[in-house]
Amino acid sequence: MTTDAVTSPDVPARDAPAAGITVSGVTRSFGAVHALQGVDLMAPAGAITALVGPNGSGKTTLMLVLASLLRPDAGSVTIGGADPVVDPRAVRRNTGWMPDTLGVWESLTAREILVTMGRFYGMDRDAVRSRAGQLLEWQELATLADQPARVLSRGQQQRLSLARAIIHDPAVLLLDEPASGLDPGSRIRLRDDLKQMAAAGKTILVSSHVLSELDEMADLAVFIREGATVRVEDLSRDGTAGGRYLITALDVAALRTALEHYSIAYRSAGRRQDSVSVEVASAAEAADLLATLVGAGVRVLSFTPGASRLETTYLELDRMRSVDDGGHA
Ligand SMILES: Nc1ncnc2c1ncn2[C@@H]1O[C@H](COP(=O)(O)OP(=O)(O)OP(=O)(O)O)[C@@H](O)[C@H]1O
Repeated sequence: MTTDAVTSPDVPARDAPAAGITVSGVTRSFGAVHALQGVDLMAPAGAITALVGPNGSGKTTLMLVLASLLRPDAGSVTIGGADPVVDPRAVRRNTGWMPDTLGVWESLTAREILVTMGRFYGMDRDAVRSRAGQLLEWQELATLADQPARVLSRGQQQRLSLARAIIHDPAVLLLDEPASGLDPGSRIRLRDDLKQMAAAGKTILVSSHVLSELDEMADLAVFIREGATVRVEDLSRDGTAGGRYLITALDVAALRTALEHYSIAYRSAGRRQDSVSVEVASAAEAADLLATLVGAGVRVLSFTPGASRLETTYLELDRMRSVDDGGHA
């Protein structure tokens, strides 16, 4: 994809918005269900921010508030400088929203969906047709452009949904589980596309349960639980990278002997006969252990974190929750 495909000059001019998303103390209840209970978030422009949390933690509710489709009960939100409650039109002009399903649009053709959406945003007929054509090419949907969207596969619908979200070249993108239904090749492409859009200055907030995937693209992660922010992690900084590492050696017996010699606890690595896993407290400790093993003559083939950084944090938060729940029991 070229950057032109995502930042087209064929869209109406707009005032340059103050960049990014800020959310402060937002609450939203549905009757007795308190979906958001004081969530805070800052997603800067030019970066991908991951929104991470267990099922029912409030991710979609927050996205709907940001997209100006749901009114918060309290708290403040700005998107590209505009408040979705006070000025929903400005927010919609600056924001692309990709829900987790294409929804009621499925009886229109792929091209009609893009053109209709562009017209909603005030793009003129020629500009929107040309932009729709570019985006359909970009998403490899050109041959299906005049088919009803319902005949598209789930993955193709997801690709169309992304094209629809950016038809008006928004500064902010809200993506709810964008990779769901995509094949591995399309997932890699989506990741590269989002990185390219962030590099072009877009603000991207993406929710997903596939943490390894988020880990590869996100600059920042916001963890929410029970409708509140519980951790913000800057993934672009070197982390402590503690946790479990998988060590693979040419001679695993020699590896085990060396670990025992240095009194380092290890576990066998599931079905892998050539590997063991160890727990370390930091990246420095991991590096020292690798040097020690190599120095002791162990022929190490690989030495890799057993879980992505997001997975490690997620599991840590989960453990803390279990302890809290136990404490309150
Ligand atoms: N329209 C609604 N009416 C009643 N309850 C709702 C409504 N929308 C969401 N909820 C509730 O609010 C809570 C948060 O839901 P939400 O969909 O935001 O979670 P989520 O983090 O996106 O979950 P998932 O990861 O499963 O998609 C849940 O308990 C859900 O049942």
